[in-house]
Order: sequence, then structure tokens, then C-alpha cells
Amino acid sequence: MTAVHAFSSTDQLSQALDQYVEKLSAEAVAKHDRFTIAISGGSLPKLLSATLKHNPRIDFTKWQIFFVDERCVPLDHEDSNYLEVKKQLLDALAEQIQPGSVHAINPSLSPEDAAEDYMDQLMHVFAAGDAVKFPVFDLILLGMGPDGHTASLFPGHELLGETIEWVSPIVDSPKPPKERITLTLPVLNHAHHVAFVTAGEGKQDMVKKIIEQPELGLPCQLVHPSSGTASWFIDTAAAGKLDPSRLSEFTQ
Ligand SMILES: O=C1O[C@H](COP(=O)(O)O)[C@@H](O)[C@H](O)[C@H]1O
Repeated sequence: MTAVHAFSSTDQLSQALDQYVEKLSAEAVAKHDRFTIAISGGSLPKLLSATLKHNPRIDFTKWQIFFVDERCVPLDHEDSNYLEVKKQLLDALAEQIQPGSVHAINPSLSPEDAAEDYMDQLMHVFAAGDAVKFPVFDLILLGMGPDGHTASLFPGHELLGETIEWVSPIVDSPKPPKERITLTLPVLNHAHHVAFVTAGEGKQDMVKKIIEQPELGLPCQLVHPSSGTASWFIDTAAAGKLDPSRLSEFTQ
């Protein structure tokens, strides 16, 4: 069951997201002494960080941070998802985030090699020498493009059929830049918790389609963690065309 939470402003959305992340982080740290999170780029880092970066109750020293997808550009390029997350969140937490716990791509590699290298980084944190089929993130934060894409998984693209790899290269992204890497659907669907975060009137048609017409098979609709939860954090502008009966109150 997917919970859809709508907030009357992006400030309120950010506050609720902060409470949600704080709770999941505390639960994960109590359970296995770390919190593994994968963060998307685009508009999400700003919505995520607004309140979170000021939250003194979160033990960021326990965080292992990955990127849901990344554009194959230098890490200081304006298109870099890493750069956006760094500017919005990591810089403010520089004294708490531990060295080696932010896992960026190697931008000097081809998309194929960068995907393989990123898989190695994931193996190092999640597999620790054991054979694990897929990494199980405590939380994956996803965006939603106006075409229904999430991560770098685009409508009708062959990557939607991936069943084995953890990380895939993409060299023909319909949204620039063309060369990227992305976590695959099986990884998204093995997470303990997945949350979509999106805001603004420009997203309302697609939010309605995704929530009300699951049969369309758009990338966001293919994310349903097999033994985890899926939630949406949206503002009332993005929820503008949604049947109100689809909304549920946010409680912690
Ligand atoms: O290209 C990307 O787009 C999606 C959606 O971005 P948004 O700006 O519409 O929120 C994003 O989630 C993804 O990480 C990014 O690479």
C-alpha cells in the first residue's frame, strides 16, 4: 500500500520529510548501527535539506550516503547530482558526516566502467564479502520527472527490464546529459523504505496519472518494495488534480 501525503507548502513538506528521515535513521541505527540512504538529484536535495540539515537529533555520523543516479559529468559540474546534494546538505553537515561515507561516482570513467565501479562501492558497504543478491537500503529517496521517470529510469527504456544488475549505465538518456548511471529497479524494490518527493504545479498531471492509473507501467509505478514501504511526499500544488480520497494524513 502506497501512502500519499500532501502538504500545503514546500516548507511543511520539508518538515514532514525531516521527521520521517529522523525516525527511520534512529530505527536503523538502533538496529544495525548505521543508516544507508540513497538520494536523488533534481529538485529533491533542496526539499530534503531545508529542515533536515538543522536537525540536531539525527546522528549523521552513522550515515552511509549513496546517489540514486548520477550524470556522468565532473563532480563540480552544475549537472552533477553529487554537487547538488553537497551544496544543499553535505556542506552543512561536514563536521558530522564521516570520511569515506559519501559514495560518489568516479567521473573520469566511461558510463559502463563508472557503473561497475559504483557496484564495487555498493558491494563494499552492503556485501562485506558475503554473497548478497541485492543491497537493502534503509531508505531510498526518489524524485519524479514530469514524464514519470524516476532515478535515470525513463518511460519505455530497456533498463526497466533489468533484473540482475545493481547499477546500470545509460548512454541515451532522453533528459540531458545523455550519459548517466542509475540504481536499477530490483535495488529500489529491495529497499526497506522508498519515498518519492516532488512539488509544484508542473508535476500535478503526472502525479495524478501515477497514483490513479497504475496500469500505465510508468517507471515510478514500477517501484513497489517487495517487503518495504512506499510513500509520497508532495505539496498541494503537485496534488492539485489528485482525487482527495487518495491522500492520507502524515503521522509519525
Ligand atoms: O534527471 C533527474 O531527474 C529526476 C527528477 O528531477 P526533478 O528535478 O524533476 O525533481 C531526479 O530524481 C534524478 O535524480 C535526476 O538525475
